[in-house]
Amino acid sequence: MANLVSSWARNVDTVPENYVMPPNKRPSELVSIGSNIPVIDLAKVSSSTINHAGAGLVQEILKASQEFGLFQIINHGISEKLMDDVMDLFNEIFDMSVEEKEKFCSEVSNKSCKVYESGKMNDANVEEVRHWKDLFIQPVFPIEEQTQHWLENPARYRELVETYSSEVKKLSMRILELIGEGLGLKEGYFEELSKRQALVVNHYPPCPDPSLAMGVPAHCDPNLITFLQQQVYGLQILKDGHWIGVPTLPYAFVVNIGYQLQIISNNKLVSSEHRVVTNLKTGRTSIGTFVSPAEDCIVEPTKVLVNGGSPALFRTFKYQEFIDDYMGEKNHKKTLEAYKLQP
Ligand SMILES: O=C(O)CCC(=O)C(=O)O
Ligand SMILES: [Fe+2]
Repeated sequence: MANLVSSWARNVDTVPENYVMPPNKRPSELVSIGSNIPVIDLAKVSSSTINHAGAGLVQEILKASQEFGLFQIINHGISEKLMDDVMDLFNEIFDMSVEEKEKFCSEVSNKSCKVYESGKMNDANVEEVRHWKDLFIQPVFPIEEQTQHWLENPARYRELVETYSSEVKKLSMRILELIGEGLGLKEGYFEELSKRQALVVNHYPPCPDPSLAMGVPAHCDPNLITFLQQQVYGLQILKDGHWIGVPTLPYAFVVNIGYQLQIISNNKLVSSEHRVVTNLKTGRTSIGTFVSPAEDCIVEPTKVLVNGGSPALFRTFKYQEFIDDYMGEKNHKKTLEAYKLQP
């Protein structure tokens, strides 16, 4: 049985020792909310005119992906009701009583989805210091291979998750298409590189001392691109050596450039280094959609951006190899470094 933080957090008034981060990893500095984090308004382009998107929009996305590795998108076409319903669904799951949650976890453990206690992704990656969060992970694409493993309860679960995941998939393809256009890649370039999608729901219960614990320590996402739905503050990114808070814009998606996009773009785009702090009074649930290549997909800097004056900066590899290295290495930057070619 997972020792879920949400099952005991409300019964403690101090942070248990194994959740106290070492001083250099605590969120000690004063962090202000970034007013300069790019917000991309997708109303500027309709899906039917995607190939004729205003050059301005493509440039905006490209600039945000180069300078921040993170941006927010608004007017993206996914309904507010659907976003609310999915958020309510997962909050309901994390709000269950300890007994109900225990039952839920044992049911889930027979399926391809998983509930994890904080900082314990798999046996190879047990952190000495735990993170102040619970995780629910469920692969969603290819959908026909996955739905049989999905939860049957609550009754609305399957329909909601399927609709939400399909909508976010369409949205991710729109954004990847715009990024591809900005990089000078042919239409549909990212199709083969985005065959997998997983739903990762993070729940951060209120924490008695947010200055000591971390929801998620600093990291870059290992996948291609991530779409994140959030309602409550907690996400921060490292920009020019300083942490800045990502504002919570109602019904926006936060888009994170993952390591695979950094590699494919031959360092033209950067992956954002981000972390999540906890809140004293308010719990936070974030719903992440992680888009990735299939396990056996070959990844390398795109030939379009590699030439005599601009040599490949990373070696060619199979995605599974990268993920295995990332999961086994606590310092994620070292994972990326190991794939760099010597100049
Ligand atoms: O909860 C969040 O806002 C972000 C979580 C995150 O960075 C991750 O799951 O990789
Ligand atoms: Fe992340």
